[in-house]
Amino acid sequence: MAKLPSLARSSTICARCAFRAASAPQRTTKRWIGIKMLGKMADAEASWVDKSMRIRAGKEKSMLTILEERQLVEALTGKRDDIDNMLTEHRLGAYVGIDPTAASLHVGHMLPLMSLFWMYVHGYQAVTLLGGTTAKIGDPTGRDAAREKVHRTVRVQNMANMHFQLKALWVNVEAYGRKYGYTWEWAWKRALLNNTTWFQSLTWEEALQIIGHTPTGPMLAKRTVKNKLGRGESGLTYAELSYPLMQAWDWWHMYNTLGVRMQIGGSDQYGNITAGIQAVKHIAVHHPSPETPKKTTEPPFGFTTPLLTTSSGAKFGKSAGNAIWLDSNLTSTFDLYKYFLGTTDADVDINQLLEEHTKDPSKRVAQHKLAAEFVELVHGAAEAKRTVKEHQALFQKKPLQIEQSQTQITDPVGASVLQGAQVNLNNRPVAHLKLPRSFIQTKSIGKILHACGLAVSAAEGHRLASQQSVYIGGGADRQMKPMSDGAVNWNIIRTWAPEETRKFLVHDTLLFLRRGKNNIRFIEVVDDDDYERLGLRFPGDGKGEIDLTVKQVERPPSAIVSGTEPLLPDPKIDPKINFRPALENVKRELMESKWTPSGALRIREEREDFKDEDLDVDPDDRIEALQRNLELEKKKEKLKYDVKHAVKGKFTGHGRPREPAPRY
Ligand SMILES: N[C@@H](Cc1ccc(O)cc1)C(=O)O
Repeated sequence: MAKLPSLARSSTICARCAFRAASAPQRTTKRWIGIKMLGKMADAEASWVDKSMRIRAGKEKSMLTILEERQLVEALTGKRDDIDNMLTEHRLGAYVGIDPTAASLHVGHMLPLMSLFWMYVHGYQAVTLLGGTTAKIGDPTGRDAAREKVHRTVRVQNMANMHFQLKALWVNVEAYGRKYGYTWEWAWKRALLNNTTWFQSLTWEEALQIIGHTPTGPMLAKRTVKNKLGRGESGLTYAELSYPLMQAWDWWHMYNTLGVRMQIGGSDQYGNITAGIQAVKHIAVHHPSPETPKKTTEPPFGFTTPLLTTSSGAKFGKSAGNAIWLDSNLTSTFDLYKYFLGTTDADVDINQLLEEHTKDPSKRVAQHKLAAEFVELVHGAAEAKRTVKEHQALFQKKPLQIEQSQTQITDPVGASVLQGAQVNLNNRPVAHLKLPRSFIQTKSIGKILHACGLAVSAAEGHRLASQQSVYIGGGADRQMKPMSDGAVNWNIIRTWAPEETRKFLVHDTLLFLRRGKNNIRFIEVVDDDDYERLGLRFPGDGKGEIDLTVKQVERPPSAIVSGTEPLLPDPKIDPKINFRPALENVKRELMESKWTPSGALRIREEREDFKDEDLDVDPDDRIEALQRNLELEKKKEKLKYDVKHAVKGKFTGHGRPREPAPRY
């Protein structure tokens, strides 16, 4: 029976967490599988067999048919019927990878993501993968010009932005699914991973050993590669040539540890996906991993989704310069709604809805529905309701009656949050703001928390720090150093001196702070003169009351638009930029870089990815659950022992076994 997950904190480890935890290879971490778990696994297996029988009997649509009906499938990597069968027979894992090369996802990303979401609500295991490492190289597919170098501070922000966007999407997908009767079942699993977790400890030697033997023929045959080869200086770089292999490594890693057999990508990803299939098959045969128990030996496969175009057929997207962003600071929810209203009738494919729609096409019922649903998925139900009303007020002359929802947070520093509203991934206040350098460098952490709107006063800020309930973006392993541009990491803030806060500045200009799960701030540190010149204010600046309804920063800094900053600031161009710390940062990073000859994948770091705040369980609950598993395991062992001895009649007259009983 399908059961809704309880919203209250459950004391059992949830399936999603188990999925995440299981993604760490099991070399150092032994996971206990209790009887209860085995029972659940058997139930899940049985319900899948049931489902596949219903599909075969024509009582239910197959997954591939559902995706095809929604026009999400463009090119399959194999024969349609084979893929249809594999999807019907197995509750397999699928993934969509996204490189955080811009500050926000755009509607183009939604096609592969929607395919994945549909699979998830039909019981498959779904992974969204953020390419923290692959983004540093940049996928050359379809690009004639080399990618511009992106400044590290931009990269780290892009990654953090997308991380939270994907988190929000997942939360909304669950709510949306529930609305339509897809009730969560134990075997549905989802994860948000970052490929930095496995790339950061991978040595070149190991990579070449494992993946370097993959034949290069198909990769060299790719159109972009052919176009660029032999173009001398402006030709293909070695890193670009290796990109498909990096993508393939991701797949191999997840195939091996999670049973991810399927990859879904945008229309330009066909070459990378087929290169991945070839590599995974090759590695599986020639270099089976002895350390990690293989999750699957079945062949990998995938498909691409169609290219999203404007109604006139022009390409949509970042490179085309007309992207529709999912970040409401870049494309307002109203514009997002309007974009979907523009869909042609032919593009709307929901049968029942179309019936209603055709009664009076001028009302564009189907389009309104599509637009509202899309906004709901991206920004949550409350925001969708508000946008629909806004639209009605403007175009249907209905009076605007927006109930100011309890949780709607509109001010830039989140003051309403402080007045008791619960911040969630959909309503969190604008995360980007600026603060003056001298303030960050010399003031206490309590004051900084107040200044960025995470605390009502400096005193509250101090209290939060002393309770250790606020976080700062920092190094992995709780190191007091800036957050890397590869993965989102948080350290606990303590009541420390201002010098300590400074240690977390990315490139001396960027600070990440977080209160609760989702209330985050990306603080750009600007020179005092510039701050003055921009006429900016912040709470606690000693200049009196501030009008909090004036947004401080409208959009994430330069991230999307330019991306042309050099890797190091040029002191000649901007003498104000403090060059030394930047250089020192780079030097330190090089010295501390993780290229250790460690050999195999480093497990501990991978487990870091599943941080407590990402899990839906309290750490204490987790420990409790693990202990319970341990108990169950012990009971199971005892049971086995008793059964064995009972069957073999090895009990002596006094009911005492001859062999010493194991100690429990
Ligand atoms: N190359 C993909 C992103 C990606 C990255 C890593 C992967 O494993 C998969 C996909 C793109 O540019 O769209």
